Amino acid sequence: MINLSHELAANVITPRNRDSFKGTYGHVLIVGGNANLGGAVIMNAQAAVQSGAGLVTVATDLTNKTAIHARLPEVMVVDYQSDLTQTIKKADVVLVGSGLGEEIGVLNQVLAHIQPKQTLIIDGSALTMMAEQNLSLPNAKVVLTPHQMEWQRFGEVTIADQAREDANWEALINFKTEPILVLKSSATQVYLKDDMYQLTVGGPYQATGGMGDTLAGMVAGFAAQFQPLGPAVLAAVYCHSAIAEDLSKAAYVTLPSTIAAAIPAYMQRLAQESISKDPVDTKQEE
Ligand SMILES: NC(=O)C1=CN([C@@H]2O[C@H](COP(=O)(O)OP(=O)(O)OC[C@H]3O[C@@H](n4cnc5c(N)ncnc54)[C@H](O)[C@@H]3O)[C@@H](O)[C@H]2O)[C@@H](O)CC1
Ligand SMILES: Nc1ncnc2c1ncn2[C@@H]1O[C@H](COP(=O)(O)OP(=O)(O)O)[C@@H](O)[C@H]1O
Ligand SMILES: [Mg+2]
Repeated sequence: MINLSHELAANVITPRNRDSFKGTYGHVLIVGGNANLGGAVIMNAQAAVQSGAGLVTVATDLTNKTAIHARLPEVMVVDYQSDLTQTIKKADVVLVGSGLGEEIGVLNQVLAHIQPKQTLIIDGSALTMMAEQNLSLPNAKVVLTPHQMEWQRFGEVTIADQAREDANWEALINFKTEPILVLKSSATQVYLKDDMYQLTVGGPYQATGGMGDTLAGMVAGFAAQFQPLGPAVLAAVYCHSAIAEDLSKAAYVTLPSTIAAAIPAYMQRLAQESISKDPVDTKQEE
């Protein structure tokens, strides 16, 4: 077990290359938000944009289009019922499931068209539908972001057993494509290759709807611009809760949109640290 540390995130978030453009920082496609749950994709997208993804497209129920554009002019919007296949082709990272409800046809399109070189983050309703329909993971670089109930449904590990690292590894071995697992709770764990990483920042001020949608958007934004994928996911998980912990010094609850708004300043602090630090120091624990 390894603690998710500030150093680990600072090693991922380095200053940007002057000679770069939006294409350098990846194209995120967010697929979710049925007619009642459009807020979920707004929170995904706000987090992905504020994390620095080069381009962000939302494929959603079209009733959400005006609200998304009003909140996030940086984001492109397409109809998930008609424009999904060609939009998936243009993406580096696809995030599916937040607020998707029971739109199984949309989920099936994503699973059928995702390519092995693409990163696929599977969240929320997508995990619940995959469990109900017994769907397999596609051949892609997969990141799963379940909360405890979603992991009980999809990984078939009871919430009580999820405290046991070996029970979660046993469930992960059944998946052929070696997904990264972000198992969210008040003590979030990340399973990556042969290691389990434990989150030690964050707290109950985060217990509000949309907090996971924001995390999923951050994971997508970080995965789009920082390679390799594993450390990018770890850095996103750490920063999401570290920002919340910072905000909680002056706030009883830390709203998802407030966390998202604080991402660029937090990332800039980490990027500045990564230049001022001696390379030997960055390897030491906090
Ligand atoms: N504004 C929005 O549009 C929002 C949309 N949301 C979307 O709504 C869909 C349904 O998600 P829900 O998670 O609400 O519903 P679920 O039915 O998937 O999960 C909630 C159930 O899990 C149980 N549970 C046990 N341990 C838990 C844990 N550690 N964290 C959370 N729940 C735990 C709860 O008691 C509850 O019975 C998802 O697609 C999600 O992305 C939510 O994010 C809320 C906000
Ligand atoms: N008591 C808590 N302490 C720390 N983190 C918490 C706590 N409660 C919730 N969280 C975090 O909030 C997020 C909730 O995710 P999720 O349930 O998927 O939210 P939603 O689907 O509403 O967006 C996770 O990242 C989880 O770790
Ligand atoms: Mg969720």
